[in-house]
Amino acid sequence: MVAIRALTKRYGAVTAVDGLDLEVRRGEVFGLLGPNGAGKTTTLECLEGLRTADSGTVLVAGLDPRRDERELRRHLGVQLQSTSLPDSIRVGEAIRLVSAWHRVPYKVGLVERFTIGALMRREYRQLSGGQKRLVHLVLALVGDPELLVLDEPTAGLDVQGRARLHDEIRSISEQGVTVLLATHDMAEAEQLCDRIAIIVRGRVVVCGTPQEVTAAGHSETRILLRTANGSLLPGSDVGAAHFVGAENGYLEWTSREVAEAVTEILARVQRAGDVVDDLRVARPSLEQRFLEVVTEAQQ
Ligand SMILES: Nc1ncnc2c1ncn2[C@@H]1O[C@H](COP(=O)(O)OP(=O)(O)OP(=O)(O)O)[C@@H](O)[C@H]1O
Repeated sequence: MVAIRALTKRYGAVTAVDGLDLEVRRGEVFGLLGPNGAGKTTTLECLEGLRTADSGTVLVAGLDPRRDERELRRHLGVQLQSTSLPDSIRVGEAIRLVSAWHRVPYKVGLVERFTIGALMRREYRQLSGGQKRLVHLVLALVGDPELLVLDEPTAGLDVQGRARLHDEIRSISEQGVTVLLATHDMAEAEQLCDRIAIIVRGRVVVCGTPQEVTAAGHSETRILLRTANGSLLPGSDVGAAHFVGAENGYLEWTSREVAEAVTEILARVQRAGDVVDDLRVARPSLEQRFLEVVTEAQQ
């Protein structure tokens, strides 16, 4: 759906995107992660046709966003920034306007599906942050896009608003729409994305499923155990589990072979005639891996 090769974009002396390669497959939810100023928005703007690359190629559904702008309109749905709509425009007017721009009829079904009927006569400025995001999503879907591009879709939303938007994005994806989103929210990337790319200084430094990216890190899984009788003496490695320490009644190990390590620990507990009181397995998080990757790439 998206093929970007050696994309470079400069703003004066600043190289925002520096030879970036990226491929987004049809039907997937793809997440762009990266620190502030890494070049995520610039990359999205190049594929939306809003910016011209200095070099490299960008293809969206086989089209060049600058050359084939009109044709691309039929394939692409872009979520507006909050400053893109005039304050006094009514939600219904905005939907009509965007429908006319796409040359498609006003879609009552879309309004019903997102249950925003009550907002139709409200002015944009009267909407809450969550309502604005929802309206932006509806506007991005008006043209029935094959590719939906979202830049930080849930930034600043409360837990409920974020969960609602996640559900909507999942259901959009289930209907076959490819979703490309930029986010700073690691949990969002883990929960929503089939694949992610971490961008640092205008380049993709890591790409894969969230599980692959996390598993490739240096961190090991933590295993914490509390038993009824405290039968396992502190200080011992158990099979594939490396003993770390004891705290608040818990023994802690780290391991890369989690299933093997836990099985061995539980077998020891049983042999000692003890009973498991609590067992916690904390896998390395995407956030930990993200920090590792960004720190390494910035050195
Ligand atoms: N219009 C512009 N004029 C000049 N420099 C810009 C412009 N837009 C972005 N930049 C610079 O380009 C670099 C990349 O910015 P970009 O907005 O693409 O990053 P980002 O990854 O989206 O960042 P954030 O996570 O903070 O939104 C930054 O150094 C930024 O200051």
